[in-house]
Amino acid sequence: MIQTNSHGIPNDAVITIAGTVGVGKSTMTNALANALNFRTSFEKVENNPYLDKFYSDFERWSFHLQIYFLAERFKEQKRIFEYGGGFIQDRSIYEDTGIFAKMHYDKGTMTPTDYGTYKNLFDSMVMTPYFPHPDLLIYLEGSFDDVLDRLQSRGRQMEQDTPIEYWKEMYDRYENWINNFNTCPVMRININDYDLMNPNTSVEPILERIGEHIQTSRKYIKA
Ligand SMILES: Nc1ncnc2c1ncn2[C@@H]1O[C@H](COP(=O)(O)OP(=O)(O)O)[C@@H](O)[C@H]1O
Ligand SMILES: Nc1ncnc2c1ncn2[C@H]1C[C@H](O)[C@@H](COP(=O)(O)O)O1
Repeated sequence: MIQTNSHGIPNDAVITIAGTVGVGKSTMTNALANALNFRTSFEKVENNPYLDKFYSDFERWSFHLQIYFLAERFKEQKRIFEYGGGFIQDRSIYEDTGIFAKMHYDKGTMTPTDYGTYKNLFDSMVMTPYFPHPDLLIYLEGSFDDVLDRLQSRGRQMEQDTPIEYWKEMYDRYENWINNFNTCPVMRININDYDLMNPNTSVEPILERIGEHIQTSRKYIKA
C-alpha cells in the first residue's frame, strides 16, 4: 500500500524539474526534496569530464557530452528504480534530446551521423514501455532577462563566456518544446511567483499543486 503525505503526494513519487540553464532547477530540487524528505538526483556538472571542453569547441565535443549525459541519467534512473521512487530529479532526460542534441544538430555543431546514432540510442533506451516516466514534470519558466541574470550571478565561467545568442536560442526552444511535450504530466511554475532565496518563502503552495496534479493523473491512469 503506497502512503501519501498530507498533500496527497505518494512517497514513491518521482518528480523531475525541467527548464533552461540557470532558471533555478537545482534550487527547486533541494527545496522540494527537503520539504518532502525525498532523495535528490542531480546532473553532474563539477566532475563532468566533457563540459568545459564542450563549451570551448561544440563541434568537437557535442556527441561525447550527449553520450556522457545519457549514460549518467540512465544510471540515475536505475538508482531511482532501485530505491522505489521518492525522488526529485534535477533536469529530465527528455531535455537532452528535445533541446540540447537537437539544437546542436540543427545548428550544425553535431553531425547528422552523430545525431542519428545518438537519437537511435536514446529512443531504444528511453522511449520504450520499459522506461518508467516521472509522475510529474515541473517546468520552471520566467523572462529571458531574469534567467540571464541568474545565469550570470551563478558565475560558471564557461557559461558566462558563451554568447548570449546561444542562451536566447535555447530559451526559445524550451518554450516551443514544453508547449508540445506530452510524455508525462506537466506543472508549470513561474519563477517570479516563488522566491526560494527568501527564507520566509513557503513551498507549501507548490506542494499543494503537486499533490493535486499527481492525484489527478494517477486517477486518470487507473480509470
Ligand atoms: N527562486 C529564486 N530566486 C532567486 N534566485 C534564484 C532562485 N532560484 C535559483 N536562484 C539563483 O539562480 C541561479 C541559478 O539557479 P540554479 O538552481 O543553479 O539553476 P539551474 O539548476 O536551473 O541551472 C543561482 O545563482 C541561484 O542561487
Ligand atoms: N544534454 C546536454 N547537452 C549539453 N549541455 C548540457 C546538457 N545537459 C546539461 N547541459 C549543460 C548546461 C549547463 O552548462 C550544465 C548544467 O545545466 P543546469 O541547467 O545548470 O543544471 O550542463
